[in-house]
Amino acid sequence: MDFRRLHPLFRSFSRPLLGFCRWINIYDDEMAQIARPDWHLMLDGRFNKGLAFTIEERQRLGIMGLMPCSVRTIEDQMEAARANFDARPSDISRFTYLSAVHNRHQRLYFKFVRENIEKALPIVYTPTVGDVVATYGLNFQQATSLFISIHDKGHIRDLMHNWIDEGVTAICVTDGGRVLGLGDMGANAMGISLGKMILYTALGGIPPTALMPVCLDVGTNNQALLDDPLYVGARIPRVKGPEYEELVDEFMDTAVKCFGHTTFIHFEDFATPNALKFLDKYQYKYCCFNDDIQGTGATGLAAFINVERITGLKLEDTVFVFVGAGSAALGIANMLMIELEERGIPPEEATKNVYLFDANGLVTCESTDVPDQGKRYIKPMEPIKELNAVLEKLKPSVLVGATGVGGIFNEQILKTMAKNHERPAVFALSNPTTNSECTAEQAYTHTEGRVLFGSGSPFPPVVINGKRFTPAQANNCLTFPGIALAAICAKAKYLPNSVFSVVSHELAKNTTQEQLDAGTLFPAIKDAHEVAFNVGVAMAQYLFDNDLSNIYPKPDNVCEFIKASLYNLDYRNSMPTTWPYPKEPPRPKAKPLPKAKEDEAKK
Ligand SMILES: O=C([O-])CC(=O)C(=O)O
Ligand SMILES: [Mg+2]
Repeated sequence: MDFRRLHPLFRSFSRPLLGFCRWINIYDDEMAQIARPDWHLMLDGRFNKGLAFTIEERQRLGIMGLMPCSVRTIEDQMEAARANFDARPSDISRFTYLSAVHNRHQRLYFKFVRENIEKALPIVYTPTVGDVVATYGLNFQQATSLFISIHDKGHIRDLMHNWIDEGVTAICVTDGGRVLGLGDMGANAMGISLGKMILYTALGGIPPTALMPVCLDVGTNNQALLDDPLYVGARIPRVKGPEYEELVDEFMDTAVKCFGHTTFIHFEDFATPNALKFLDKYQYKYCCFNDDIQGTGATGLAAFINVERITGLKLEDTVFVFVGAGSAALGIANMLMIELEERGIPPEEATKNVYLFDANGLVTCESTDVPDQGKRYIKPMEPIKELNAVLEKLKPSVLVGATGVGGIFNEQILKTMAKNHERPAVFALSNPTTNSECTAEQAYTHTEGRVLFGSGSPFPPVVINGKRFTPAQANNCLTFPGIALAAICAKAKYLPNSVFSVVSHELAKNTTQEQLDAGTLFPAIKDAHEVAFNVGVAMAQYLFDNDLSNIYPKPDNVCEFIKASLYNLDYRNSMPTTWPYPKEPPRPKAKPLPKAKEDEAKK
């Protein structure tokens, strides 16, 4: 029962009632809560302020004495959090510390992550989130997310009704089919849904109460997880075919029935065939988005636009080799096609310089298992199995790695890129760090510092011959928070691909000339919140201008409109009201009647 909703009249009787119950010996814990209905606010991370509750608030809430008498400002609390974070001996323990803060004290958590984003991002997101996913069962403490298992088929609505916040406007859903470069992670994938939604608030400024991370637990084919006694998911082989697809259909249908047809539904880390299939099926039916295809696609195109700004070589004249033919490679290649089409290049011309290289070698007419979305890049040429031989033959100036295979861009590959071009561009997009195709250090070292480099996971700056290089993090975290912000604020109807072109151009524009001159392809992570806001405004403007929004009339000033919706990281002056009606103002006293009239009235 939610005691916040009790009528205040009832609450005012609660203390004498409690005394009476004690006297007749029927006092219990539940009654204690009735007597102090606001006490639980201290236990609810959405409202708790810890030592920042003022003395007046403590008195009002009946929590005086339940904490030491000091009153801290949020800055004092940030200081304490920083000291605690720095004192932890490992990344995973820093993650565990921050999760505890998240559970008990959300506003402080988000302020900490936002204001310390350079050191917090690698903890709440890639690469540490990879370890979090791998050890999810071992470290499980509390679920702040919704698990829907295959056994819940037909009853998803009941589960959604159990969700604590009613105003959900965005959902991040995974089925754990392919998490980062780690493969099938089953129900452990909840770690990635949560990590993405943390960035919705920390970077996108979207209120956390509007967010629902979801894991569709349909079993796993990961034998190590099935054998792990601490695994928390369904111990069955991954369900495929109609049963699986019906579950996803039911999930989509129920989500919009429970939370409204403009609910933004973000697909994350589904295995490539499923990711492609569901995007195709739902893109124009729901307000949905696939981060691995469209978020990574928009990020990749922004990188290419900046490579073009640096080298002067037009994208239409650039040779691209994509290594890996999964969601990321196909998503980026697709965004490149959209860009070239917008520049008036006919489709046959646009695909001419774009090559795919998968686990079986260069994708040619002899290749099998090429997904439909990759078929247009098939080349009528002799198959080549060796990546270096492909680079020698085709001489690409842009090499994109989205394979999940750590170290595949070895010294020879990087040296070939450097031999063929003055400023080769190399992207090692796979996550976490151990799955990265090469490290930043390897990329700069083997190209004499000439490479334009981007990586999915962060790498520290590299110094070669006294020159310092700052590698850019080419991760979809530079796009999805802004995309979500725009879709939610503008109540998008659906998201056609043209939306993501706008996102790419805005992201590219947010990279300064100074950064480009230093060979850095993206804005710095410390500015990621500002970037998310700018991306959100540009995309929302596009949605409003192209009849893709459900908001009428369109706001006069989109920037101010979005600003007004952002989550405030500072404490409010007073506690949220525990009863939905404001306190009535004191009633004015009745004016005394003039004497004569009073006498009249008596008569
Ligand atoms: O989560 C990340 O860091 C980027 C991403 O979507 C993936 O690698 O699947
Ligand atoms: Mg992903």
